[in-house]
Amino acid sequence: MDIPFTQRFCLSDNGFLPPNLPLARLPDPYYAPWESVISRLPHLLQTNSLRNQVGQLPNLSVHALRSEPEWRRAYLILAFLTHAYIWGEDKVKDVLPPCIAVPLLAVADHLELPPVATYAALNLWNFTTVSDDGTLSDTSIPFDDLDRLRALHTFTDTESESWFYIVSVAMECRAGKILPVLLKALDAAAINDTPTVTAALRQFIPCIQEVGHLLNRMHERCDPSTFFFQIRPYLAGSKHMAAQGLPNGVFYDEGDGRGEWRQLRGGSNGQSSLIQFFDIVMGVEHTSNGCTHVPGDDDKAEKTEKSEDGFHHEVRGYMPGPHRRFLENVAAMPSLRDFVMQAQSDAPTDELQELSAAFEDATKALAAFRNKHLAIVTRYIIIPSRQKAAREASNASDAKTCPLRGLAGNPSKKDSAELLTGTGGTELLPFLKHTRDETLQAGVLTPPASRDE
Ligand code: HEM
Repeated sequence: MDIPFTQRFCLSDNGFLPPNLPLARLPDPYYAPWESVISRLPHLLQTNSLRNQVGQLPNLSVHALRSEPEWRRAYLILAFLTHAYIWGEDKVKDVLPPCIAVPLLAVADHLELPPVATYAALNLWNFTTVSDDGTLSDTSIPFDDLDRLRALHTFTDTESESWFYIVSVAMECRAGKILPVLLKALDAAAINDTPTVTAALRQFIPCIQEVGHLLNRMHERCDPSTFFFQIRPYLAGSKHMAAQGLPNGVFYDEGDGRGEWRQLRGGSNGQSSLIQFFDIVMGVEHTSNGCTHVPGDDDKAEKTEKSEDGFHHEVRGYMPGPHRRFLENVAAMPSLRDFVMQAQSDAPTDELQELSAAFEDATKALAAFRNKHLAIVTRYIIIPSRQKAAREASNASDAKTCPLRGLAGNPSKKDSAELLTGTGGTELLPFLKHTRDETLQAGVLTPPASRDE
């Protein structure tokens, strides 16, 4: 696999991150009004004046965006403003005004992304580096030096939020080094070069362990309560959000009577191309659609659907176009699992045994990464959501003495179960356990015994 192959899909030495630091400001003064609002975003949100400021924005067009980094920065700004506008004050807003909707639709179209805050806006293109003396944008600092990364923008101006975004940046960068190794392994598999495939799998294991170590560092500076109660509400999308006041999604008002209702997932690390790349190379198949089910309707909860309808397939639509096409290209090649299974049918040799052992260990390492992620989700979502449900239940029982509050106050079983969904509306723990088990399943190399035997 040659270097231009990865460049064609906008990959860099940093993997799915850009080769250089994302722009911290749009250079053309024409965009000063956008820069002015985004630079004050947390303050405007704290003072409930963001919608008022957006109301004063001129209708700017995208004609003055010149380079890809500029398009990305424009997307980041408008995606942040969109979520701030929708969720930023007590009452949710279901109409996005033309001054945001029109340019956002144009930049999203250019980048082949949906017009919402995706992982690309929040993480991939939203960071800078800080040197020891406090200088920003120090280009000598590698993007996996977590202690010297900062998010360019947050909703809350909290360290927790910045850390939440940049942990992913460091992980993407650290794993970027293994991308060419795995691509070479796919090439090697095509010409039956078993030692190269085995060596690549052996290299993959410490890499995914290091990435898991970075993921575990989430606990250092991202506080679970701050994440759950302050940050996460801003990341919510407009899909499955009827209970939160968006029964039809959000209307993107394009002015002059034009516009469209849209229902889109919120921003999620699940939109990272990296883990999907590992799955594709390893031949891990995901079948779960992770959909929210109506509590009590357990048949639907158990039901899994074909991967084309599933979560992993759907979120590819939330990745930048070139990254999505990269995954599609890699998925069109036989996976390393296909190669290992094929090799199983040959006479066993030491070389083949080493290959199988390396493959099994690699899938176990990927499953171990998913276990770490499960622990994170439990700490950052499941536990705080249960605390919230318990608090609401106790408020509701207090309210029984008050006939008026009692009418609306009792959180139903449905309400508390819905708290345990992802930002994109996925039913969390069963879904994440399923993805972990599917990873382990890929490492089971014995063909299923025939029924006749
Ligand atoms: C506080 C930190 C984190 C929380 C609370 C969290 C939460 C979640 C949630 C709720 C989902 C379900 C899908 C959805 O609703 O969109 C999910 C999926 C996922 N997350 Fe995270 N996440 C965190 C950090 C990360 C990081 C840093 C990564 C690495 C890039 C990551 C990778 C994934 C992946 C790949 C999925 C898809 C499921 C899978 O393939 O196993 N997450 N996460």
